[in-house]
Amino acid sequence: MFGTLASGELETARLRRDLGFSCGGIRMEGEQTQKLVVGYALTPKKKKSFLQPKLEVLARRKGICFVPIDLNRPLSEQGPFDVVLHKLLGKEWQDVIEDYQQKHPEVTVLDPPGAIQRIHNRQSMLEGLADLNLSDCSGNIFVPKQMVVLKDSASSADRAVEAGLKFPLVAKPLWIDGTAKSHQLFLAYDKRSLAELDPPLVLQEFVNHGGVMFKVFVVGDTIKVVRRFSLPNISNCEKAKVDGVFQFPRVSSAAASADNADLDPSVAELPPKPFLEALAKELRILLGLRLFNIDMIREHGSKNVFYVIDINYFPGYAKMPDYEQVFVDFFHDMA
Ligand SMILES: Nc1ncnc2c1ncn2[C@@H]1O[C@H](COP(=O)(O)OP(=O)(O)OP(=O)(O)O)[C@@H](O)[C@H]1O
Ligand SMILES: O=P(O)(O)O[C@H]1[C@H](O)[C@H](O)[C@H](OP(=O)(O)O)[C@@H](OP(=O)(O)O)[C@@H]1O
Ligand SMILES: [Mg+2]
Ligand SMILES: [Mg+2]
Repeated sequence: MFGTLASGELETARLRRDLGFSCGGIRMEGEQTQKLVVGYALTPKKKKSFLQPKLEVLARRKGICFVPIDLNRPLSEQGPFDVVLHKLLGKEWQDVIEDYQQKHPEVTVLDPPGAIQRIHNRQSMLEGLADLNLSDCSGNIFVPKQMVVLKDSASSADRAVEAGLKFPLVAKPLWIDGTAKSHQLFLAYDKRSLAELDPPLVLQEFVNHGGVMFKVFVVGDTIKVVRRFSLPNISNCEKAKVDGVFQFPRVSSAAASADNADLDPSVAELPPKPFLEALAKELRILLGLRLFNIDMIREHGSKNVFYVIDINYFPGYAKMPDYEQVFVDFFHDMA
């Protein structure tokens, strides 16, 4: 199927390849025989941010090809694929990928739709984390106390107090659906202000953490940590004085990198690597996912008390150092 081309035909082959005749077409000099075909179903924005040229070129050298899935054709009529990489929303796609998974057990679906669904709900996302067996590690992992409000925010105020939640609380949409709305977060300083919020919500205790958070990117067995700016501590004085509910922006987005900031070491010190590796391993098993990141904060004033506040499926990996090589190695190990 493949031929090693004389230099004269190289331009033609390169054009064929650039026009998408790759993956089963001509092998370019320096490229290995095709080893793995990765079909992908991503939004245009995600495809642009994740499937950058450097990743495709490095992958192709290892015989790994990325092939776009045509959403207007039956998935089973496409391929054959070794891996299907996907991040699309909506019940229709979920049905397609679940049906495909049943009919093609030989194909690695990254990641199983049921596992993704679990972390698209901010309650089930964090269930089981506090029970993880990390005893022999140099850190302790917790989840902030939280409560789900499905309807009638007004009565939730009494329930929150009865549940022992301490204000201020971070109010987060219960469902994550990829829209900006699922990232609209609020700080509620007093119980009366909860009536202004729109359920379904999760109310999560705010944990002081010095204004820096850690994003732990997980790609299979590989982890990489970055620091991001976060919400500042809330003093007792502020708690006593401030009332109401306040929406806040996406304070820890990629633009909020704190990796090169001059920070208090007790706040900025990364969680111990063995601890993170053990946590990532336990979470891979608990969640059944291979592509996710973990948002962690260190309890202010502690050395190794950490809280997991959020877990994201197939996050913005292009912000992870050396992501191209990490993914080439990840896929190469599957071949
Ligand atoms: N319980 C908490 N205590 C202190 N700060 C918090 C807490 N929950 C969230 N935050 C702050 O709000 C930010 C966003 O929270 P979270 O990550 O849960 O929202 P998100 O919409 O899922 O964000 P993304 O998916 O973009 O990471 C966190 O990075 C942190 O700065
Ligand atoms: O800074 P990160 O990589 O965490 O930003 C992610 C974010 O955590 C969520 O995973 C977003 O996905 P949704 O939760 O589905 O909105 C990612 O958006 P995406 O368009 O890249 O999938 C952010 O990159
Ligand atoms: Mg987050
Ligand atoms: Mg999130």
